[in-house]
Amino acid sequence: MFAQVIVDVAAYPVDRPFDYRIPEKLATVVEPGSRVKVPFGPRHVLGYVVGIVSQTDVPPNKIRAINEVLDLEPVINAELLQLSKWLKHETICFEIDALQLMVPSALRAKYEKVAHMRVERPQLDMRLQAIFGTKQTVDVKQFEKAGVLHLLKQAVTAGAVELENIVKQQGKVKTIRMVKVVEDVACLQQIQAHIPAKARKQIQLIEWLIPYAGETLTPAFICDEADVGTTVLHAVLERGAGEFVQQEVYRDPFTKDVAQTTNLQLTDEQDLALLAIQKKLDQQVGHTFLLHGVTGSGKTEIYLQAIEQVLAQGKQAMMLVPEIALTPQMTERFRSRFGDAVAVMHSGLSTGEKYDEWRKIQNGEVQVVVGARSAVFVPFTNIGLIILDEEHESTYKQEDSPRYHARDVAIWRSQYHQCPVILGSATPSLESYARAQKGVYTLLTLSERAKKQSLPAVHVVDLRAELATGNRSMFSTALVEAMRVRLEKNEQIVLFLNRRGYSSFVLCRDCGTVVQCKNCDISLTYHRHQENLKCHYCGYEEHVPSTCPQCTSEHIRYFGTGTQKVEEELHALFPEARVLRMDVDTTSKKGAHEDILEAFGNKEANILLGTQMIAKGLDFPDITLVGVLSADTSLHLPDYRAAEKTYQLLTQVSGRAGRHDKPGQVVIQTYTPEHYAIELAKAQVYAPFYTQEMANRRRSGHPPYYYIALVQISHEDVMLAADYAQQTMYWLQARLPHTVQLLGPTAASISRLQNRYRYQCLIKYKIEPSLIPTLHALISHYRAEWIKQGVQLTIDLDPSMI
Ligand SMILES: Nc1ncnc2c1ncn2[C@@H]1O[C@H](COP(=O)(O)OP(=O)(O)OP(=O)(O)O)[C@@H](O)[C@H]1O
Ligand SMILES: [Zn+2]
Ligand SMILES: [Zn+2]
Repeated sequence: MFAQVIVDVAAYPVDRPFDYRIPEKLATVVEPGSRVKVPFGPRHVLGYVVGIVSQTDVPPNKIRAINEVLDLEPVINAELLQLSKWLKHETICFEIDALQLMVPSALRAKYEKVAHMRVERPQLDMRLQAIFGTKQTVDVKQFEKAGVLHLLKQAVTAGAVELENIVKQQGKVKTIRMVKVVEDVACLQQIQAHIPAKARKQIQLIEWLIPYAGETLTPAFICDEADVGTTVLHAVLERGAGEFVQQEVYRDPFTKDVAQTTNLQLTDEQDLALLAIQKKLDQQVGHTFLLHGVTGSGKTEIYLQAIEQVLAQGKQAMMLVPEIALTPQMTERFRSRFGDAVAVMHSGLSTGEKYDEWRKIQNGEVQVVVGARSAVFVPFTNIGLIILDEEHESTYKQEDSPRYHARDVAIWRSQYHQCPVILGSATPSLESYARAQKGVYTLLTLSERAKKQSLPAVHVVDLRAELATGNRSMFSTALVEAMRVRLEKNEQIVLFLNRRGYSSFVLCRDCGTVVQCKNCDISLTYHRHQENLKCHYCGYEEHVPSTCPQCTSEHIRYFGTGTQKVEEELHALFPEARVLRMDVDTTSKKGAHEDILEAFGNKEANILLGTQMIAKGLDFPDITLVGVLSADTSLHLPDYRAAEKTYQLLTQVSGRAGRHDKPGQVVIQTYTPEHYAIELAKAQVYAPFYTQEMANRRRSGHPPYYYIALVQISHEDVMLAADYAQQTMYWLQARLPHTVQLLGPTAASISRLQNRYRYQCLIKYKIEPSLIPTLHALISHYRAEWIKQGVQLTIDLDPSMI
């Protein structure tokens, strides 16, 4: 028998299965989905078995055998093997990269280079001898640390030392030492009879152990409860009353206990939505719902009650949330309802914790997973429901290969398992809402907040007018006044600094104008070095104007502020206010998010100042004011989704105010109050925004009317990068039908990254079955030459940022 193995080497020439002979003794162990160690060229690498066949084209004298199987049970099941094939095809990635998504990082290969001594010790250089010590084999890192790599290399050339790559089996299972008491009570009694009377404590311990015959207990428990010391325990075990055993345990990612909660009485709207979902749960069909509920409408309660039914059917449920900022509050709500049936999966966990959560899922010990994007791949085998909360969030799209969208994967799995998917949001993505309009998804609507509270009152402050009155600070008079009132009443304030991505633009502070591309409907990006403005869609560029093209003001300049600067100004304004800052700087430490939110929840601060991280998910009763320092930043991103993202952000962050009993207020500061995204976020209505934005997309030929694919070429040499991008463009032009539009090549929005120049071509198309095959063909046509020339290519179908 032969195993088809995808090896752990991400490169085009090896992106296919290789055949290996399965040695006799492993015949029953190797299965599709097993990890194996195989020889590959001169090395050993890890690989995944993707198939077992009885014949191979590899000649008998060439075929090599599997060295080792790393798992007794396959780590990737049949469904996930099929899913990785689909990902490879749809997202155009290496199969190995797709397979790696299916296992926790602890099970991915780690390689270690070791040096073997091949001669008698005295024949080696003294310094090498010192490092080998008494050992024959030593990690190469030791030589590196000692600064003698050059000596090691000489020894290797001379044949005195041999180097080897070792595949490290990671995924350490945590064990603890336990005591297993013998099963036979008579045996215990016999031991007791033989203990000398003066060893009173030992007799006492045996007495205590008798009711526990056959059980496994922790040493601490025994010593505490039986009131004996460890020496007594050891003595009794020596006499044969039991033995020490190692028992596997899970690392516990939960630091707090949570109180149990029960179902809330649903509102009529919640009830209707839940009924529709329950109907599909009963029918057991793959079906997608879009749950559009205003902020604070109680979407989570619907998720919880739907999951309850899934569990009652004996099935499993997946709850995806966009990022870790959301997870602590969210997991708590889930654990308070489903207790130990819940596993969590997010980037805040250690490798070991992630591995343990994954094993609980693999072993069928939990039925609910709450997790970020990658949790969409958990190895549940009987899925009853998949939920994507905040479905519009761009973090659901992975930016590196495999460039998948969790929504697509969720829907694929729902088809496989014939179960419903719920996409939930207060501000659905245009794509999803359009699908719901067409009837591809079923739309469920919650138009009111759960406790019938009104949505907060929103005030828009025109920063141009503010400037005209001589106020040059980041805080408008209205915002300062609103904050003063909250601080007096000891209510809480959320201040949101809208900073997204790396982009910057040039804005006129008098009239709010941001220079746009003449060809595309997007803002031009400011490049400090050349002092010019560029369009990353079509390549148009111009010099930074010295006066505003609209109003001829000279107050036209680069725009952007950091949270730190805001904090300083805040202290100057309100020296007595306690401020918590939440941004990338203050949250880099593990658990920092959680700590900041907890402190704010405990009212240890009056003001929470932060970036995108604080826009969603917060549910605190005392937040009555939300201030948006500048709505413009995201509005002028060089991105066709800029207006949509701004609308979503403003609506989400506004939704943090007044969720409970106290009414909320929102102050949005902007240089462009007349922009529809801001006006409609102020009005807090979705449908008009959708209509207007769809009209714009149709006019400018952007998604969801067209699909977009992005082909990026990079090289250290700027001319070569441009040349190859041009070549790629010609090649595609010659093969794709005329209905497909090709734009570019242009410099990418980050035109140079890690010393590589990046050029891109944009492909716009309707439905084009030939596109993916053509892109695959492009790769096979050029790959040999590209590898030789050091060209790198990435393809992103449906890029979230261009
Ligand atoms: N039927 C109900 N009766 C009473 N309170 C409810 C009900 N449903 C939800 N709530 C409460 O209303 C508040 C808002 O609910 P939830 O956080 O689920 O809203 P959401 O729709 O997810 O909001 P967002 O999109 O803004 O995060 C919560 O405090 C929740 O406990
Ligand atoms: Zn102007
Ligand atoms: Zn343009």
